[in-house]
Amino acid sequence: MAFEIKPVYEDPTDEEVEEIVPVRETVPVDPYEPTLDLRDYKYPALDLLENHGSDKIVQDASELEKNKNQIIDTLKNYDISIQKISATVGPTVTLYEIVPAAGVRISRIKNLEDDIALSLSALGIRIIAPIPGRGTIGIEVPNVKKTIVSLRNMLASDKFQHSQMDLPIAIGKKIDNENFIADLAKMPHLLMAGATGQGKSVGINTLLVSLLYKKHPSQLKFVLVDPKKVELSLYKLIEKHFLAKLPGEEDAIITDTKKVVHTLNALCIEMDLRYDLLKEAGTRNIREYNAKFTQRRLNPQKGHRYLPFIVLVIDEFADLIMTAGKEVEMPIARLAQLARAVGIHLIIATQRPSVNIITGTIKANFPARIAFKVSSKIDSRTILDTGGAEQLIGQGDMLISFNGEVVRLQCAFVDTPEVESVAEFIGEQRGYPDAFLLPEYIDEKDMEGKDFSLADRDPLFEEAARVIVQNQQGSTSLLQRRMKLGYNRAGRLMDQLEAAGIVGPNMGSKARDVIVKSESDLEEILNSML
Ligand SMILES: Nc1ncnc2c1ncn2[C@@H]1O[C@H](COP(=O)(O)OP(=O)(O)OP(=O)(O)O)[C@@H](O)[C@H]1O
Repeated sequence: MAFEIKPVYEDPTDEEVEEIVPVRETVPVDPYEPTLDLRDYKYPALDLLENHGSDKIVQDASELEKNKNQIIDTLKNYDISIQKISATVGPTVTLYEIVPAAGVRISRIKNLEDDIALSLSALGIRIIAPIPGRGTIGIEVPNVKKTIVSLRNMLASDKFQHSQMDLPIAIGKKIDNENFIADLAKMPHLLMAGATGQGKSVGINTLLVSLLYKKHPSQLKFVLVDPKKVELSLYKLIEKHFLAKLPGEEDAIITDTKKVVHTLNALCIEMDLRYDLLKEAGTRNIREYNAKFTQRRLNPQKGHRYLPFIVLVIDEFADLIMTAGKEVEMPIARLAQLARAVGIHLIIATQRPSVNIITGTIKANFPARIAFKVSSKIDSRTILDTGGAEQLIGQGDMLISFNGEVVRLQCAFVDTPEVESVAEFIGEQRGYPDAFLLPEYIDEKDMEGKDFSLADRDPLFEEAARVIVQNQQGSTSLLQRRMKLGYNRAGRLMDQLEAAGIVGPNMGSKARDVIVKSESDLEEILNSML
């Protein structure tokens, strides 16, 4: 019997190589830094923004005294005596907080709310009975002299500057002058409504500019929908830094309804792709995923990539839903329900907050809502589930319903020329070669009847065939991942591959058999199809 003599050293077997790889991975490597894509990028400086006078609140002692007395007298007429009344002067309104005398029940005041409001109507007030968590009554009275809350000052605040939030938005100031800064990523989507001219467009700019001050172009992309074709056009300047668009599109800012439907579906595809990536990486959300990616624990060769946040902004939702109905409602609802974990967030605004626009489906999926002044109590209820927004005084005075609380805020103000300077400052810097490209979406209707005719094959047919044969794996999700396709298109490609005899029939949850075994066989088949 011949003995095999092993050499002292031999090349490692494949299994051994597998084992060696983790050892190599422990050698320290620099973490991946997404901002190095545009390493010279400079964040906009605060001096691009205006101070708009001062953020100092104007207090008029005689006005305070007069209002206090009028409130006390009015309540006396309803036999309500007061133990204490104090005033907090906010930028737009002053809150008079009343502690009723012992024995006066809040419910009584609540019942008289409308009458009291009517008696004080000259003051244009809003009554809060009781102030949540305090057991006191609040009466808000507009200030004769209002103070503008400049976005610049809010962005300069420590709270914003040192914020660790993923997507910090400086929305405005509360009555006690505290800055209200929230994390859009936690909201996780925002619905905004208000009659025309009450501050919605300024509000949208406030949110967008806040994010531009905090985020690097590699970390955030906006999808902007502006059917009115005016409000968001300024942001065109930052297309190659911060905007996302459909492949092959000229304009990054979407104004056409059909394109909106495509874009929403493309975002759904991006969401599904991101879910696949998260699953493969064994992570639960974008934060964990990006952390793992930056630690270089995810292989870009396998389709892994750093995921920027995507914020979809729709300025004027009404016309869209009226013309496209379910075609826009459904993808929006789907995104609102699912997209949070993968870093896609929505901001939707409308001038017409009626129930046929803000449908039950939309509302149920947007827990955070902002109302600027609206024209009726019904509109206020449609947005906030409570009245009050009809009593606001305009010019950025707003109510935000968030985390189960309704808070009155004065929206931070940023004027169009300021937005322009910020956009110019960013736009003049080196950007990416193109906008961030969303996955391609092909309308099923456009493809109808073409499915099985080889002459009308999908343009990606050959590429899909090669992916399947190279991997010897007849799986639709492989096509989705490798080719950045949506489920529907990948499924249709798979049917076409079946019709061409490249893969076997659908086997439910199992991958299809791959009939063509080698790339050379495949090339022959493809050539014969020409
Ligand atoms: N936060 C704010 N602080 C001070 N003034 C404001 C604020 N927001 C809006 N205004 C004033 O109100 C005007 C109208 O605001 P804006 O253009 O945002 O309204 P809008 O609701 O978007 O109107 P439309 O729906 O017609 O576009 C602004 O030009 C500005 O003078």
